Amino acid sequence: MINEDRIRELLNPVQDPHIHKTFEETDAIENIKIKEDKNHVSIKIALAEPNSGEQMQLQQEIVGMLKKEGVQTVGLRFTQLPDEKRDEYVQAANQEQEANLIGQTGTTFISIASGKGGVGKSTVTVNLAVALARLGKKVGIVDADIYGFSVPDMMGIENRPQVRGEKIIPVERFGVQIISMGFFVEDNSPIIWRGPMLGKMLTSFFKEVEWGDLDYLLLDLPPGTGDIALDVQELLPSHKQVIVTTPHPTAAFVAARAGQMAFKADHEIVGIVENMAYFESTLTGQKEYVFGEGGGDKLAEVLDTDILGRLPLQQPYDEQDTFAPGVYQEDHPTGKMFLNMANKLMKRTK
Ligand SMILES: Nc1ncnc2c1ncn2[C@@H]1O[C@H](COP(=O)(O)OP(=O)(O)OP(=O)(O)O)[C@@H](O)[C@H]1O
Repeated sequence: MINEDRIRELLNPVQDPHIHKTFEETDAIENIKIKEDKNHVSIKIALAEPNSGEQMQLQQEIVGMLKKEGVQTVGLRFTQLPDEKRDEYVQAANQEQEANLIGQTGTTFISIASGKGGVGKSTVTVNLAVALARLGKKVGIVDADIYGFSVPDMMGIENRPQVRGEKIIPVERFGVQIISMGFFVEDNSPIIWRGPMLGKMLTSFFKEVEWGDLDYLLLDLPPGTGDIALDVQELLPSHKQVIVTTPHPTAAFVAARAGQMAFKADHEIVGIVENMAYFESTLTGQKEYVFGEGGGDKLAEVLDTDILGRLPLQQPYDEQDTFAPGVYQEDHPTGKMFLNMANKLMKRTK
């Protein structure tokens, strides 16, 4: 009859499917009972994600292994690894997955999301990226707003990425590496791709691009909670998220839906940017709250985070800033606000 040592020897190299660690590494085998008279073995195993589809497969695999050893019946019970240990392993596995995606470790991924379109998500992505670069960070942008790509125009990019061997070289502007769907369509023609093709496109934006060594990779997501947001969730399970809203309570309510997605998943909301928060008179300096007040605060409360910054309603550029229509100069008051936000972001993503 099989003994406990033999069972451990057999099961120790088996991998927990969610964290790619062996049972030996996670100390997963909590209990083994052998009933010699009935040729029965029962085992209690702790997994990172019990009750998953992968568990069923694992179950069959283990029963098969034990039956090969002559055991007649097998009872398996699964529990969850202790929270702290589980979180540590899941985080390590997520980071490994993310590092594999762009072929390097140590990059912080930050997605910029909004509930609805036109609230300034791309403006925020571009200017946060430029601000991080101005603060000495190595930064990239994936313009994942696949239907409404606007990053190249905002940054005044006219050239296209080069291809070196099997890899695409991103376009560099203001010290930021940029990849956008806009680079791969002719004459701004509308995108008709759907579903899985778009998912592949997004994966290519990570895998097939020579990103070099990045501290931050910012993703400009499409507005709302569609397929791309889910794909990003799957590809970058532990990324951070910034949510952009206008101060109107309804806009904030819609943005909350985008934020709720983060709650269900593992990623963390690192702050809210309230855009078009007020209009400041150049004559009197008085602030008018044209789109209402309180939306950002309410959203921050619902999502248990806080305000990263509030941006005024203004043309995103002035007469002197025409070098790139959406990028603020470093000494522009709003340019300084972005530096301030980038600093906060760096602290929050350490
Ligand atoms: N604070 C602001 N004041 C005035 N106009 C702004 C402000 N922020 C952004 N805009 C303008 O609003 C429009 C939408 O901005 P942007 O493209 O950044 O938003 P978005 O949320 O990314 O939009 P989309 O849903 O199309 O991706 C642009 O024309 C932009 O110049």
